[in-house]
Amino acid sequence: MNTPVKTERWSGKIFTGSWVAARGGVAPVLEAATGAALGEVGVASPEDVDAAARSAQAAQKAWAATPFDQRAAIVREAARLLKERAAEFTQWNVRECGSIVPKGEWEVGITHEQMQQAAALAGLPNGMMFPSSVPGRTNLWQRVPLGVVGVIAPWNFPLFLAMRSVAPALALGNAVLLKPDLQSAVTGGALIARLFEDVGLPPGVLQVLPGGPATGDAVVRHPCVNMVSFTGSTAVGRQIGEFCGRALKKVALELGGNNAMIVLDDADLDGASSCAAWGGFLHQGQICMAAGRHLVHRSVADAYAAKLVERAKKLYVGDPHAGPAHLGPLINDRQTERVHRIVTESIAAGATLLAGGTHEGRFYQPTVLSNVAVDMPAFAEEIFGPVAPITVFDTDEEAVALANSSEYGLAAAIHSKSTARALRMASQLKSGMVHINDQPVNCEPQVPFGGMGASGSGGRFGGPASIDEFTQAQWVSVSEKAAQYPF
Ligand SMILES: NC(=O)C1=CN([C@@H]2O[C@H](COP(=O)(O)OP(=O)(O)OC[C@H]3O[C@@H](n4cnc5c(N)ncnc54)[C@H](O)[C@@H]3O)[C@@H](O)[C@H]2O)C=CC1
Ligand SMILES: O=Cc1ccc(S(=O)(=O)O)cc1
Repeated sequence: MNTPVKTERWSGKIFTGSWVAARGGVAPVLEAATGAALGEVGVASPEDVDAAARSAQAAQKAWAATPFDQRAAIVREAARLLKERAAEFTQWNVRECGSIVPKGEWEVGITHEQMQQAAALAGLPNGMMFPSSVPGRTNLWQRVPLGVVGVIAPWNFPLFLAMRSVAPALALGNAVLLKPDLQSAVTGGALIARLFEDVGLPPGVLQVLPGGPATGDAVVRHPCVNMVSFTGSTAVGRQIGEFCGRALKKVALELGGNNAMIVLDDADLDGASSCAAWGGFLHQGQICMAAGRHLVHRSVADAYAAKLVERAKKLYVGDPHAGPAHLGPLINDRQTERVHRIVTESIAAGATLLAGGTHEGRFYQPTVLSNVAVDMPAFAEEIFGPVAPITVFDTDEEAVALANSSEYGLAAAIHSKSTARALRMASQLKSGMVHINDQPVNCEPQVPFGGMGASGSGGRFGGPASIDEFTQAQWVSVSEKAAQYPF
């Protein structure tokens, strides 16, 4: 793939059950590392969204009535095809999103696993029976589909973060409008549409509508869209949440994080520094669960910093399409400028630069900062770059207070040789996910995933939680004969 792709069926199109020209025109597909044009996708206009939402609403009725095993079989077959096409997905993930090859391969693997589990949801018990105080009456309480689910996905893990909503929503009988980010519209959009097209999903049940904020906004506001599942920034999530609150529309928001990696005085520092490098620098730190604040006991802070610096300096940053690299490019120039601003402002405010702090274009060196205080941007802001800011503490209580001082509450890690001490601390953290003797970037699709505070709206993805997210409850009572009332 060295010349722009024009021959693919998705080229310059959107997917509405077939590939059609978009009224919003086309957008280039750009290589994150070089800026080279790789192809083009269609941009869905608000009129396209309107037509898609209406046809999705119509298609959903027959899809919900399709026997559960047939719905599950389609999702399972799409998962099988994903595995067959793993190399193609990974290649696009590398070029379009700046992922290193192992990250792209890992994303295919976890998405495959997640799709298998989503397919299985369709066959789980879908309700309960409750006793009735009325003689001769039976109370059924059942989960039914929502209708049309709008999925708005980001560019950092575009395949997985789209599919963790798309697959369970489809398996449970909903239609889906997927709006990928334009920076990942092939990996997280066109290739997903093609998977489901090729396994025979009925037309209209999944539609893929690439675009920017205007397209996303049209999906959120459309009256035929019954639920919005959004993964992205807290700023945009708040806007979507506000609208959905007013419109009384179900919404799932998975937002940012500024995740604490806490290292206690009795930690294994070799293990902790390995976790820190992985959790801080993987995918250039562009992960909401990334270790964004390293809170380290004063007595081990110098040793921890030295070990982390040693690891950081061994990492190779380069174009992952050109050859093996540990870190690829940041997604765009705006994000690069933002990361560098946070680093330089923090140094100007008194932080010590121990490694990195420089970049060539979008290639940012893994960076370690010590003496980071709570009022510096490197502590206070979600960086979304390969930066490890270290802040010291003296007591467990202080560590908990520092960790909880962020409005976010997505993920955290605690390193200690005492499981009891770490568990005690975990229960005091305002964090949706806590990993003891590991790092915060963890995801197992069978375990409900999600954040507290400004990291989300409280819903969870994965395992049985996906049933709660992508269905709604209905009470049906059945009486043996017509009830008689006083009038
Ligand atoms: N939770 C996560 O996985 C992610 C979090 N982020 C955070 O967001 C920051 C900025 O990244 P962006 O790509 O600008 O995130 P973003 O929140 O602007 O974009 C995420 C998705 O929302 C769509 N979108 C943007 N504005 C919208 C609107 N008004 N209505 C509906 N949809 C809209 C985008 O097109 C994209 O598909 C990052 O620095 C990071 O802090 C970014 C990507 C993923
Ligand atoms: O496991 C994959 C995964 C899950 C979530 C995120 S993010 O925190 O939303 O960035 C990334 C990858």
